[in-house]
Amino acid sequence: MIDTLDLIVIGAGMAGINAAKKCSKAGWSVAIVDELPYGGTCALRGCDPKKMLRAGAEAVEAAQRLDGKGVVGEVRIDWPALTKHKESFTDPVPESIEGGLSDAGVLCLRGRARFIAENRIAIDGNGEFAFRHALIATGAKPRPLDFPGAEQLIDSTDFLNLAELPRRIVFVGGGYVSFEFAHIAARAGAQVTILDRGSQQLKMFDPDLVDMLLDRSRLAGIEIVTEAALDRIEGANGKHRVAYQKAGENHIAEADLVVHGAGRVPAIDQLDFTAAGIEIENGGVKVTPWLQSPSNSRVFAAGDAAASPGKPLTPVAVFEGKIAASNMLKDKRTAPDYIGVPSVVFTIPELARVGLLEEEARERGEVDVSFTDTSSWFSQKRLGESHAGAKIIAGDGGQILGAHMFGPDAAEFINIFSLAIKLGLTVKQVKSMPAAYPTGASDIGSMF
Ligand SMILES: Cc1cc2nc3c(=O)[nH]c(=O)nc-3n(C[C@H](O)[C@H](O)[C@H](O)COP(=O)(O)OP(=O)(O)OC[C@H]3O[C@@H](n4cnc5c(N)ncnc54)[C@H](O)[C@@H]3O)c2cc1C
Ligand SMILES: NC(=O)c1ccc[n+]([C@@H]2O[C@H](COP(=O)([O-])OP(=O)(O)OC[C@H]3O[C@@H](n4cnc5c(N)ncnc54)[C@H](O)[C@@H]3O)[C@@H](O)[C@H]2O)c1
Repeated sequence: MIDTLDLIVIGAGMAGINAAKKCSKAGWSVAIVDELPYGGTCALRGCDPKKMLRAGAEAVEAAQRLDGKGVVGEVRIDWPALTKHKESFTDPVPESIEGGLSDAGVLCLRGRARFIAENRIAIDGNGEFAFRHALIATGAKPRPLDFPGAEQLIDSTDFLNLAELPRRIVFVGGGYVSFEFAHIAARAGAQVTILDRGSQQLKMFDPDLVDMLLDRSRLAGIEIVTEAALDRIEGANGKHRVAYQKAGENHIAEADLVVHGAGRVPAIDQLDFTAAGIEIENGGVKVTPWLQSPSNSRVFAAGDAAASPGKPLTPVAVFEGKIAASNMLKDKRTAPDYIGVPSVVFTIPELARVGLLEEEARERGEVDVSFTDTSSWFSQKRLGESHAGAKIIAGDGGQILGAHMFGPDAAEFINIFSLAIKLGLTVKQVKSMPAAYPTGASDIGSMF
C-alpha cells in the first residue's frame, strides 16, 4: 500500500500514456495500470500492425495493377514472413512504452483494475490504491453478439495474429475493420466475403465515394452482401457455415474463418462503476465537455472509453488524454476541439474524410459541392488505378467545410484539408497552395 496517488490511470493505450506522462512531468505522483502488455490497441492490436500487414498487400496490388503495363511476374504474400515483418514493429513496443513511462517517473503496474470506492481502486496482484484523481482510458472491445454460433467468430486481434491465412474468410459487419482486413486478405489470395446488415456501409463516409469503394472492392475479388440478416454460424474446427437471410431468402456462406467486424463498445464492464458512483452514457463513461465524470468529480475519462463527442480514433484518444490531464492539473474546464479530425479506411486504395458530410453541410445552409471522378487523371493513370474521386464542400463565403477522397494517397492529402478546416481556410486560399509537381497533392487545386 502506498500513500494516496495524485493520479491513477487505467489503461496504457494512447489516451492513458499521454495523460500519465503529462501529469508525472508536472510533479504529480502517478501510477498507470494495464492488464495487457503496454501500448494499447493502436500500437499492438490495431492501426500499426494492420498497416504493417497492409504494406505486403500494397506491393501485390501495385504489381497486379501494372501487370501488362511493364511489370511481369507474380508477386505474392508469404503470410508467416509478413507476420514477422509486423512483429518487428509490435514486439519491442511494450518495453519501449513502459521504459518511457518509467523514465518520466510513472509507476507502471500490471493487472486488471476495478473501483472499490469513490477514491479507491483494487488492482489484481497489486493490492489497493487511494487516489485524488483517476483517468479511465480502458479503450474498447468487440461488441458482444448473441446469434447462435457467435462464439466461433475471431476478433480483430486474433486476425492480426493469424499464423496462416485460411482460404475462405467471411467478415461479419461492413465497417472499418472488415473492409481494411478484407482488402489485405484478398491481396493475400483469400476468398473473401463481407456480410453487412445495413443498406449503406461505412456511414461515416461520403456515400458517393463509398459506392466507388464497393465497386473497387468487388474488382479486387471481395464479395459484399448488403442487407444480410445473420441467423447463425454452424460447424466447428475451421469449417463454418454462416447462415443469413437476404430479401426473405435463406443463404449459406461456407468459410474456414469468420471474423467479427460488427462494431466495438467501450471496455468498462469490469470496472465496477457502482462502487465509485460513476455514471454511464451510450455504453461509455458519461463525461462533461471537459471530460470529467459529472457524478464523481475525481474521475475523468478519455479515448474510446469516454462517451465524449470524439470518434473512437487514435488522434482523438491522444488529444483527449492530454486535455483531461491538463484539466486535472490546472483544475480547468477546457473542452477538446474536435473540428478537423480526419478519418481513413485503409483499404487499397483508401477512403478518407474530414469535416462535414454533404448531407450535414446542406442541413446547415447554402453550400457549394464539387464532386469529381478523378479516375482518369494522371495520378491514377500512372499507377494503373481504375477508381478515384473527391468531393469538396465549401460554405457560403468559400470556407472549406468538408473534404472526402477515395484513391491512392488519399490518406496522406486529407491531412492538408484537416489543416485547412482547422485554420478556417477558403477554397481560394487552398487553391493558391503551390504543390510540388507531380504529386497527388498537386491535384488538389483541380478538385474544386
Ligand atoms: C483493428 C483496429 C484497427 C484500428 N485502426 C485505426 C486506425 O488506422 N486509425 C485510427 O485512428 N484508429 C484506429 N483504430 C482505433 C484506435 O485503435 C483506438 O481509437 C485507440 O487505440 C483508442 O485508444 P485508447 O487509449 O482509448 O484505448 P486502448 O488503446 O484500447 O487502451 C486501453 C487499454 O486499457 C486496458 N484495460 C482495459 N480495461 C482494463 C482494466 N479493467 N484494467 C487494466 N487495464 C485495462 C487494455 O488492456 C488496453 O491496453 C483501430 C482499432 C482497431 C480495433
Ligand atoms: N482506420 C481506422 O481509423 C479504424 C480501423 C478499424 C477500427 N476503427 C475504429 O473501431 C471502431 C469499430 O470498427 P468496426 O469495423 O468493428 O465497426 P464499425 O462500427 O465501423 O462497423 C460495424 C458494421 O457492422 C454492421 N453490423 C453490426 N452488427 C451486425 C450483424 N449482426 N450482422 C451484420 N452486420 C452487422 C454495422 O451495420 C456496421 O456496418 C470504428 O468505429 C472505428 O472507430 C478505426
